[in-house]
Amino acid sequence: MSKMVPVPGRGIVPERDIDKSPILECIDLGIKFGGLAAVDNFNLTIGRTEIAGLIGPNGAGKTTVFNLLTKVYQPTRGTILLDGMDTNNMTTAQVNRSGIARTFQNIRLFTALSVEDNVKVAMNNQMHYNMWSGVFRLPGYWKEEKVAHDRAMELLSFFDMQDLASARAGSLPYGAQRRLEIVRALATNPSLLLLDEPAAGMNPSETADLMEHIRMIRDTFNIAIMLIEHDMSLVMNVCEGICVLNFGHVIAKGTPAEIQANPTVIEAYLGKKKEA
Ligand SMILES: Nc1ncnc2c1ncn2[C@@H]1O[C@H](COP(=O)(O)OP(=O)(O)OP(=O)(O)O)[C@@H](O)[C@H]1O
Repeated sequence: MSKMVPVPGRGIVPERDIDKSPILECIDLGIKFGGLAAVDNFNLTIGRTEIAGLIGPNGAGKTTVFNLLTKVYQPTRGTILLDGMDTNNMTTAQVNRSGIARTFQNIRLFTALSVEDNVKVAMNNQMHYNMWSGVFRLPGYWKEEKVAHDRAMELLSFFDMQDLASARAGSLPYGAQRRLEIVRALATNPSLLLLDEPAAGMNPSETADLMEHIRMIRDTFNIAIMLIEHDMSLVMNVCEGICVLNFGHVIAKGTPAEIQANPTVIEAYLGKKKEA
């Protein structure tokens, strides 16, 4: 794990990313639902190949941050810079094409489609054949199909899932469906991968395997990963920088060791001790 180093005015990033511009900068980001500030004054910088964690008690605003980054919600205030580019007027699809992919807390696969087709659907934004090539199955179509098939198999093999390519996605065991969601997100060629509770519902050996894969994804694809997770062993083991939210506010940022020793974080999770 690379040492985290401070960047003036930007927080901390891994030392190996110090000379590269950050992949993500959130500046004074906020959103209100009615009177409730679900996220307020959110500032965060993520290094180009950082594995970052976003944690906090239930209802703290973590998924709302992901929804802001992916433009499911438009922020009430603040700025999101993706690779230095302001995403202010972008749609979810545009943000995805610009480099952000995500998985969801509740799995959202096309359960009736095959495993391979789930991955290929995600590659759609990279297909170039025109409608007529598709309708009449012209050579251009078959060429792109072959490229898509090869790429899908390559991505599936990353999780050792190539033999499941023709299985119906809905028939896979739960852990495999979660892995397929990650493969599908990778198929869009992201530079920032957002994982919302990737270990939810996994058994300990699946979680350990996932930890390895999260590091492998970063090393193989050279991308940044930001994850929301309640499993603290996963967070503390794989994340380099951690941001803690409580009631929509950032209450701490730091390395796993700093976060674990931070009294404000401990209080947010365990509740304030009553005075004797
Ligand atoms: N579309 C919405 N309309 C109104 N309130 C919302 C909406 N989305 C989220 N909220 C509220 O914003 C707050 C933050 O919710 P969010 O789902 O982001 O929390 P979370 O940290 O992801 O929680 P959990 O760990 O339980 O998933 C909550 O009070 C929630 O009720």
